[in-house]
Amino acid sequence: MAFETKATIASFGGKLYKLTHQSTETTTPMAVNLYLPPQALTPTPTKVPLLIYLSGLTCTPENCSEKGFFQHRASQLGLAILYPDTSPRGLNHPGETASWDFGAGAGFYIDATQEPWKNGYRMESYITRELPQTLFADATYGAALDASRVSITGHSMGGHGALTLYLKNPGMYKSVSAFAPIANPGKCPWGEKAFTGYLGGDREGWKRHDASELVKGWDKGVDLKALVDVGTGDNFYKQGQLLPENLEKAAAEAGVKGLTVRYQEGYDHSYYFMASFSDDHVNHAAKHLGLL
Ligand SMILES: N[C@@H](CCC(=O)N[C@@H](CS)C(=O)NCC(=O)O)C(=O)O
Repeated sequence: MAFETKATIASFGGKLYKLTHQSTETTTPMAVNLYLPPQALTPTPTKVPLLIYLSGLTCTPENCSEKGFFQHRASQLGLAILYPDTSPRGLNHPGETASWDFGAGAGFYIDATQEPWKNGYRMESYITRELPQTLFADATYGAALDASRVSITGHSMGGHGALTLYLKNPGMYKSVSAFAPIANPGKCPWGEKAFTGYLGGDREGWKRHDASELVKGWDKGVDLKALVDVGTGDNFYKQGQLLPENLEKAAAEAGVKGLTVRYQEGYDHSYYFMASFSDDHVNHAAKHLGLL
C-alpha cells in the first residue's frame, strides 16, 4: 500500500523521509526511512540508483539514518538510501518481545516456517519483493529512483541479510557489502536461536539462509563484488557471533572471486565503526551502480 509521510528532514542537501505503509507480507504497518540525494530533488531530477541498508538486532529505521553517516557521501554521488525496519511489530505472538535477539527487532531477513512466526515474520519476501515493488511504483518517491540499479548493504544481522539476499538472488543487486555481518549463522548462538525458532530444527535447511553455505553455490565466473569490514575490537566478533573467517574460507575453497574482507584494528561493533567506513561502502556500491 502507498506510503504515508510522517516526517521530511533536510540532510546533506537532500531529504530524509520517514515513511510508513501497510505490508501484506508482514500484515502490519511497516516503518521505513528513505534518503533522496539533491540530484533526485532538483526541478529537473535525474533518476538515481538505490542502496538498501539492512539494520542489526534491536534496530529500527532510525539508528543508521541518524548515526551511520551514509548520507554524506550518498549526497555527493547522487545515491538514494532505503532503511527498512528489522521485523514486523505489534503482532503480539507469544514471546515476541521477550528477548532482544529474537522476535521483534530480530526478523533475520528470512521467511519463517514455524508457528506462530510464519504469520508475518516474512522479512525476506518483504525486502526482496514487496518493499522495492511498492517503492518503485510510488507516484511520489518512485519517480526519482532507477529500479534497474540497486545495491545492498547491512550491519550485523543486517550484514547477514545483505549477504544472503544477494547470494540467493543473482542479478537482483549490483553489489553487496556488510559491516560486522553474522557470516555463518548456522554456527553461532544468535543464528542458532533465530533459525531454530523461525525455521525449526533441521540444520540442513538452515544452509539456504547462511552466507558461508550459499557462497559455495555462487557462479565462479562471476565476480562477487562483496566488501566486508569487521572491527578487531568488536566483542560480538570475539565471542564468535560473526565468524567472517568462515565466509572467507568457504569462498576461497569454492574458488569464488571478488570477496574483500578487511579487519579494522581496534574498531568495535558500534556506529563509531560504521561511520568510519560508511564512505567506503557507499563508494563500493557507487562503483557498481555506475556512479564512479
Ligand atoms: N541490545 C544488545 C546490543 C545489540 C546491538 O549491538 N545491536 C546493534 C546491531 S547488532 C545495534 O545497531 N544497536 C543499536 C544501536 O547501537 O543504536 C545489547 O544490549 O547487548
